[in-house]
This record gives sequence, structure tokens and C-alpha cells, in this order.
Amino acid sequence: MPIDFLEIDGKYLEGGGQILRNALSFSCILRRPVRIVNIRANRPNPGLSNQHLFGLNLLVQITDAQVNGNQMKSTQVEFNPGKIKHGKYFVNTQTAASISLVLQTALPVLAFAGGKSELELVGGTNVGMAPQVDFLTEVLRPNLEQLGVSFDFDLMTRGYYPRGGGRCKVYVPPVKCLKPINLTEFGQVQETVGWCFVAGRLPPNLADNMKSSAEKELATLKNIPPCQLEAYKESPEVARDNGSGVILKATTSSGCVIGSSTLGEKKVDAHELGSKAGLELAQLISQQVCVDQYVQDQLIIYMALAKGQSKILTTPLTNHTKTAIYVAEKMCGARFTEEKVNEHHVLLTCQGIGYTSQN
Ligand SMILES: Nc1ncnc2c1ncn2[C@@H]1O[C@H](COP(=O)(O)OP(=O)(O)OP(=O)(O)O)[C@@H](O)[C@H]1O
Repeated sequence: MPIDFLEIDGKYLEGGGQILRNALSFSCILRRPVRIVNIRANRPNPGLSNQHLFGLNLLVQITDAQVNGNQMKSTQVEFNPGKIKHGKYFVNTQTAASISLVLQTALPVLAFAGGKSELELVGGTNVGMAPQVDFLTEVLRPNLEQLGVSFDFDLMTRGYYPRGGGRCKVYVPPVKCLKPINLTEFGQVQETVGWCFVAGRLPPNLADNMKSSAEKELATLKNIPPCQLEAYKESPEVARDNGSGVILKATTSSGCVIGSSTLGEKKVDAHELGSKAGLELAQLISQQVCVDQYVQDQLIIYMALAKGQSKILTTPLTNHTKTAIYVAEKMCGARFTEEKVNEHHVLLTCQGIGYTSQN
């Protein structure tokens, strides 16, 4: 019998790697064969790159999938998953490919594996255009926990661009069915915390500069407790290469956790890194946004699978989010509606399908 592949257009709107990751995760969970065409067609280097290929091959392993097109630069993949198997998995990307993005594709799948899983990942822990692992654990995870998904995270070493080599272990407990999320009231800010780091040959005073500039931006806010930021240098055992960055988060009385982050680059001043992250978080707080623009797209797959209606008050939807909604609606029939509240806020509602783990 020919396999009935559902076709997903990788060129849709954002046209990046996230369409592939979300489509593959849904495919494993729903056991629905997919053909993804035009992969990363809107990127200057279309097709599968390292991170996407390692993520895909990990899902092949987790589900004993039949796959075509799992080669570097491939612009089309056919993927037919088997049953999700919990267990121990190991991925070494051998580059600075983002381990957060490899986890982005594997986490929803392992959450529905019916038993505990352990995933060891080697690659980039703090790299551009992806969540830094600290954003993942400090900001994304508490949001996911509201839906019933969580994970434990052990960081052994950090990996930066271009050498990578960061290593972590992620422990994923199983969940049967996800709860809807409701984040529409901002409440009062209870704490603002953050980390300003340097590593390798970079001097510790750069981390102090990031901290003082981030603090200056956050000090413009009225009626919030003083922020608690830490400036530090990674030990050579944890980080062998040069790297720097800032991760900030605010937690509110109603359970909102929002964040911002910046990553050091050549010729970017440390003060600028701190100010940028500080200003971004200060704006989210003063506008009382319940879900930030990066958590926004990363919640879509979970909201779609949850049982019942989810509601989040968030920033205007990003192209990443609109694209994730396209994939979710096509793959599982969840329904999203977007209501513009004002120039800073959108109320996003999702009628989730109430998927229950078959394992
Ligand atoms: N600064 C950031 N903080 C948190 N999350 C981020 C940040 N930057 C990007 N992300 C997240 O990383 C993901 C990037 O998806 P995207 O499709 O652009 O990535 P990709 O696989 O690297 O693909 P491509 O190379 O095709 O852009 C999104 O989920 C986005 O929300």
C-alpha cells in the first residue's frame, strides 16, 4: 500500500527550520507520515543543515521511522514514524549547532514516550538565532510546566560558535495528556533576575559592564522589586572558548515568566549587550506582556495538543508563531484565533485537540 504522506510546505511564511521541527514532532506524536517540501526555502542556505539533520535523525532513532531525504542540504524529507520509544539517546552535532533546537524537536515527542527518557546532547549551548540553554531552563521551562511538560537539565560544558562542544543531559518524564495554559493576567512583578557571563579569554569586567547597563534599563521601571543580576566568568572546565551574553527574566504573581537575552559578538560592546537585554525586558514589563515573543512560537505545538482552550496575552504574533500555527492546524486540526487588543497585545486562543499518549 502506498504511504499517505501529509505534505507540509517548508517555504510557508517564515520558511525556516522550525516548520521542519514542528512537522516532524507532530508526525511522531500523531503517528502521521509527513512529506516536508521546500525545506528552509526562505533562508540563504536552503535545505537541511547540521542542526536540522541531527534533530531529524534523532527522531528516526526514537520512533524507528522510515525516512527519505535525510542528507545535508536536502530540501525534501519523507518521514514515516513508528511507535515512540522512551530510553537513552545521544546526539553529537560535532559543530556549534544549537542543542536547544535539537531539543525543541525531541522534547514534545519524548514527553509522550510513556516512560522516562535521557537525552545527552553535544553542540552549541549559547549560539545565535536560537534559545540559549539558560533561556530554555529559566524562561521556557516554567511556561511549559503550566501545560504539564517539564524536564531536568544537567549542564556539563558550554559550547559557543564556532567550535561548539557544549554538553548537557536532559531528563524527560512522561506525560499522558497536556493541560491548557491560561496566561492573560500580568499581576505584579515578584522578581527580576539575570545572568551576565563571559568565558575563555574575555575579562570579567565585561560581565560587570553588561550587568550595570542592564540594571540601568530595569531601574527605569516603577513599583518593581530591585533586580538581582549576577556577573561572572565561566570556569575553564566549563567553557574552553570565548563567549559572552546576558539572560534576564521576570516572574509575576500570576505565574507569568518572561525573558530576554543577548549574545556577544565581535565588535559588540558589553554595555550594549546589557542595555539591549535590559531594555527588551523593561518594555515587556511596562507593557504587561504575559508571554514574550520567543516563548510565543515555542508554546504553539503544546497548546495545539492540550486538552481544551488555552489563552495567552502576548506581543503581536511573530512570523515564527504564525508559521507554527499553520503547521499545527494542518497536522492536528487544532484551531487558533488571534484578537488584536491594542498595538502591544494580542490575545491568542487555541482549541487544543486533547491528545492522549498511546504509550
Ligand atoms: N533570542 C532568542 N531567545 C529565545 N529563543 C529564540 C531566540 N532567537 C531565536 N529563538 C527561537 O529559536 C527558534 C528559531 O527557529 P528558526 O526556524 O528561525 O531556526 P533555525 O532552525 O535555526 O532555522 P533557520 O536556520 O532556518 O533560521 C524559534 O523557536 C525562536 O523562537
